[in-house]
Amino acid sequence: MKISDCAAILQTSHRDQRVLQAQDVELTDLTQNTKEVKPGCCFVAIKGVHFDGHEHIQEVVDAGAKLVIVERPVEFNGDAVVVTVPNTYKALAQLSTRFFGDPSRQLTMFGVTGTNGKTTITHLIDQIMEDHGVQTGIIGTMYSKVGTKKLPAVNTTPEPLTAQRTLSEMVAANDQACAMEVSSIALVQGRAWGIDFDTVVFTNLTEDHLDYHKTFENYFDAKALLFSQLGNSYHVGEKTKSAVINIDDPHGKRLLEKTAANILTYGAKGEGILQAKNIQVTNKDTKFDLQIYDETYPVQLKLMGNFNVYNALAAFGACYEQGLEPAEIITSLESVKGVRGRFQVVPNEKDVTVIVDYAHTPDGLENVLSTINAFAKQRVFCVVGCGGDRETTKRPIMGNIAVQHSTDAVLTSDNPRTEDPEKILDQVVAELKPGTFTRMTDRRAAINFALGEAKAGDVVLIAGKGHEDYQIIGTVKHHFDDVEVVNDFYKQEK
Ligand SMILES: CC(=O)N[C@H]1[C@@H](OP(=O)(O)OP(=O)(O)OC[C@H]2O[C@@H](n3ccc(=O)[nH]c3=O)[C@H](O)[C@@H]2O)O[C@H](CO)[C@@H](O)[C@@H]1O[C@H](C)C(=O)N[C@@H](C)C(=O)N[C@H](CCC(=O)O)C(=O)O
Ligand SMILES: Nc1ncnc2c1ncn2[C@@H]1O[C@H](COP(=O)(O)OP(=O)(O)OP(=O)(O)O)[C@@H](O)[C@H]1O
Ligand SMILES: N[C@H](CCC[C@H](N)C(=O)O)C(=O)O
Ligand SMILES: [Mg+2]
Repeated sequence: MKISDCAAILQTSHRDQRVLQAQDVELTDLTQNTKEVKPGCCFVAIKGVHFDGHEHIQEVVDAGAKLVIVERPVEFNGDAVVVTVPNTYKALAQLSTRFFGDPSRQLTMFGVTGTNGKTTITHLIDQIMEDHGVQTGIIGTMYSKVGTKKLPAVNTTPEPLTAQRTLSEMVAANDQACAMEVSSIALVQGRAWGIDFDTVVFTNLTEDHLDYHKTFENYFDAKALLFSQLGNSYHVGEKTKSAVINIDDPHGKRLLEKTAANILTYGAKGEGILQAKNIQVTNKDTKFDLQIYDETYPVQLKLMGNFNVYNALAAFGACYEQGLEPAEIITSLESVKGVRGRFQVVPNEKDVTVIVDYAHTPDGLENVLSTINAFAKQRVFCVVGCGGDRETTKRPIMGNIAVQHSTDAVLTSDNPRTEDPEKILDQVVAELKPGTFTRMTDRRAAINFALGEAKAGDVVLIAGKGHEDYQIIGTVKHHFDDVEVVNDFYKQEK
């Protein structure tokens, strides 16, 4: 890609004399990170919360950047070409998309949004597509899967450059499809700009991230962007676009009018083109009848919980929209054993049902506990906390849910980050009566306490951190893995 190509993409060539007069060199790379500038590259200045690329232009020009994209005037000495745009984040998305050869257009792109279920659904889609012979990549909370390699993830949805680079690596690794989690924060920031989704999925909308979005309406508007930005499917020769929407969620209903694409609605309350009926949740499996238009199929999932019926419907709907046969999709769904850190049962010799789960929102926690209560015959321990530097309103709500839906709530720390763990816990227990819960700030001690108290036949839910293998205290990431802590406890007991 040359300087003139970039200018054309950003539509500045016809008015920017500096671009017209510059030597039109081939750019070696594209980056928004001052630490990754290579001689001959294009640098895009992004203003973040902690760092502003505009304040480091001299540094990047000295390091050899030949084209610099900014959104406000900058001064420096050197011969780099400067292009000013209204929004450098958008420019980054536009340039990355072209720089990496528009990879999303070469993949069947699934985008999944909603408060809960995204990671689960992307993994279900991956399994179904792979079983169908379609090699599929994943972008999401736990990692990016490219070919057979798993790469670490910083965000659930990466910024545009990483997203496009990862998608291009998928194309190079012969992936034919990609299942991508698209968070609300990413949608607001424009991290998904430049990605041409084919089928998008809405799971649900409940309380989370209100620290970021401020109001629930803003949070809904953010999720709605995935649907309103989905291209329509009216053009000859183009793939059909579709939206798979949970109609049981009132916000799903509101989304119906936000998209120009085809819609497949799903639900378990009597509405939807795709429906689950006669749901039976046990402590081993989940059975239901899946109805699509006027055909009905029996389904037996190894995944537990009513909420996983919704996740299965969402994944079914997405793959159905891509032309897969119902019976084939169901065979794959039935084979899925589970997703790491999502209702993950940790085996032990004490006959205690220990479950590690990523429920970190009020709705997630309530769903997991009601699934447990449907089969639990004795005490249910719930070890849970709330993350620091994240929304505070959910804290007392989660404290209440833990106490109301378990027999023994053990309230502890999640990732305190830069907040004081005691202050977070003060908020979690703010509305609780003394004596109705145990408070133990140290997460390992809290887990050990619950496991020590639990007798054969009891259930211990350890919620909030799921697959995470770290605990962030201050700005330091310490190794911490709920499953490992459980295994350590039982090893020491022997
Ligand atoms: C609030 C927020 O969205 N923050 C994101 C933002 O960070 P930031 O604004 O602090 O960035 P910054 O450090 O100021 O850097 C700004 C720019 O300068 C560049 N830079 C930075 C340092 C340097 O030395 N040189 C340099 O050039 C950076 O590459 C960046 O382009 O940009 C970063 C890079 O893209 C993100 O990793 C970061 O996510 C942080 C880690 C985060 O915690 N985000 C959460 C709120 C989030 O996005 N969560 C959602 C939802 C999760 C879910 O529900 O699953 C997600 O999608 O992950
Ligand atoms: N459809 C659902 N409805 C409500 N709760 C769910 C649903 N699916 C999963 N959960 C609960 O939410 C937790 C997180 O699930 P999952 O990781 O699939 O969601 P996510 O949307 O990817 O979350 P994140 O926003 O953190 O990436 C699970 O461990 C489970 O407790
Ligand atoms: N994607 C979510 C995950 C929260 C997980 C929980 N363990 C926490 O740290 O609060 C976030 O970053 O807000
Ligand atoms: Mg996720």
